[in-house]
Amino acid sequence: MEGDQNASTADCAEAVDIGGDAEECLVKQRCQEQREALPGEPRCVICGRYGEYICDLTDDDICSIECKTILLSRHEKAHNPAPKLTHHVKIPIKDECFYVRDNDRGGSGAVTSIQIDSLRSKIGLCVKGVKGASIPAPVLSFSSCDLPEKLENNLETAGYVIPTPIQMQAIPAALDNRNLLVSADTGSGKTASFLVPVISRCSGIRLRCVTELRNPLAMVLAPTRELCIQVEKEAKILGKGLPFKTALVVGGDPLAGQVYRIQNGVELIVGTPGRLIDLLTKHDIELNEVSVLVLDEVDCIMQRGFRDQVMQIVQALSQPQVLMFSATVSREVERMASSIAKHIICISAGNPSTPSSSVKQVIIWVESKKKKQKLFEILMSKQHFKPPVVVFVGSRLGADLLSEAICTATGIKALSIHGEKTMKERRESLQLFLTGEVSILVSTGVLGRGVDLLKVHQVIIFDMPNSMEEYVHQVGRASRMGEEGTAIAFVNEEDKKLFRELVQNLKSIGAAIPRELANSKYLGAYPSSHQKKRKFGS
Ligand SMILES: Nc1ncnc2c1ncn2[C@@H]1O[C@H](COP(=O)(O)OP(=O)(O)OP(=O)(O)O)[C@@H](O)[C@H]1O
Repeated sequence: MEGDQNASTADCAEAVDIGGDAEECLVKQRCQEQREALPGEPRCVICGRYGEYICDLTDDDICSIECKTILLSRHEKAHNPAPKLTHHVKIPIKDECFYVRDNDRGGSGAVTSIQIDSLRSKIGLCVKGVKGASIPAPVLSFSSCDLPEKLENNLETAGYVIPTPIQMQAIPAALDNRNLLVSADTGSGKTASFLVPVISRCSGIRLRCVTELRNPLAMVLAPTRELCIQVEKEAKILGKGLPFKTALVVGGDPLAGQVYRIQNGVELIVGTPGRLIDLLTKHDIELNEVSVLVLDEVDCIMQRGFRDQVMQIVQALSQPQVLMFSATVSREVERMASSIAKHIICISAGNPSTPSSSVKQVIIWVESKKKKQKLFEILMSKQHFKPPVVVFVGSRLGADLLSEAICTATGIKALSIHGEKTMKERRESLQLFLTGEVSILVSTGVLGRGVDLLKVHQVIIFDMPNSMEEYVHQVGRASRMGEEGTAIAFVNEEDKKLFRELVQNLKSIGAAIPRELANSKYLGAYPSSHQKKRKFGS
């Protein structure tokens, strides 16, 4: 038995190791650390970056340990399809971690906690839990999670071949019924990190116990209608063929239809906090069976304006499992999270709270009066305009006026989207943009967070948002799953509050800093947001 365990742990270590210990400290761990390939240079077969290394097993060019892990996992799947797991293997080691290997055949897949830690650090994961309590180990494949077969098939059909790093850790931890606070880069697959366990749990309950009365079992709260629509759509795709129905509860759509749908039996409600409160106060919806609550974009949803509504909803539930996600999680958010749920496991992957390293940030110093002209110049330039483009502005009126001005001045089709438009208009604008009929969408913050605009590789931040957190999310719209994108941001003295953090971020990635920004007298004047959030008395 001991021997078997050693053999399997060695296999596991091999799956994420490039060429031995001495070399390992020099090799790039994450694919985002690798530079782009120059013309004629080898390219990584997984991500297309510079293929600095060769995978010893497959002879393919790869850029980093992260991509080698993915390559080996695919290779193993292709050459040695794994039988479906029927149970997890618990290892009698002191911190009670357990690890499920992709090709576990029932009993020999044990690895030590040191190896689990090493695996975590190799895929860029950081976990923190209550001292002494175990944290489920990451998995390298969806098939290791003991998911319903239909869910696994749906994941495959959706093109989810292997889990992203955050999914590797968050899914098994959520399936283990733990409260989570998860932070991971924009576009890194956080949505499936909560939908997979939610669908697995809900359909499992329904399959075990068939009832006529189907009260909601799970709830996802998100700050914008667009994000709720997207999450519900993805939930439907991943839950297809399972006893898993969803209801969308957002403003702008008739309340009666939403109530009717819930009363007819659903497993998941996805909604914005305000509309949900509206619905719950006017109608008798049974929430006793809700056992999972997801707070997507938790930092935003816990801000003033939303916080009281969220707390009201939390109090209406009977101590559900709470799963909280965002690309930007500060200490303050950690504190607020612990007021909602106990024994939270904090998981982070990549470099959350910083703009996606896949997006090239171009900061242009432009006085407010000249911003429009500058924008038109970019849009008229074949070299610089890369449609479809989202232009972020600070006000609803600004969005309407700017979209009209773009059409008039450049002849390029542009529409606006913001919270004052009807739901029908918002849906239509987004649809026209996503189908390519309109190349430019001028948006307020409604599209700033969470929205998965797959074809968008360029955003223009016409008005800088109020915080670096929102900036991180807006930049993130230009890249999904590590694809390259560009974010052009117009900056001037009106944005002085952000100067310090912006410059820190630009320096850390070696990006160009406009002279006016680098020499600004305001650079030291405003503390960065985490400095502002120091404890009293410190
Ligand atoms: N395992 C996977 N394999 C392939 N594609 C995936 C996988 N997981 C997620 N995706 C796709 O990656 C894209 C980004 O995922 P998602 O929208 O969940 O990112 P996110 O982390 O929530 O980003 P944001 O912070 O911007 O909201 C989506 O198009 C999604 O379908």
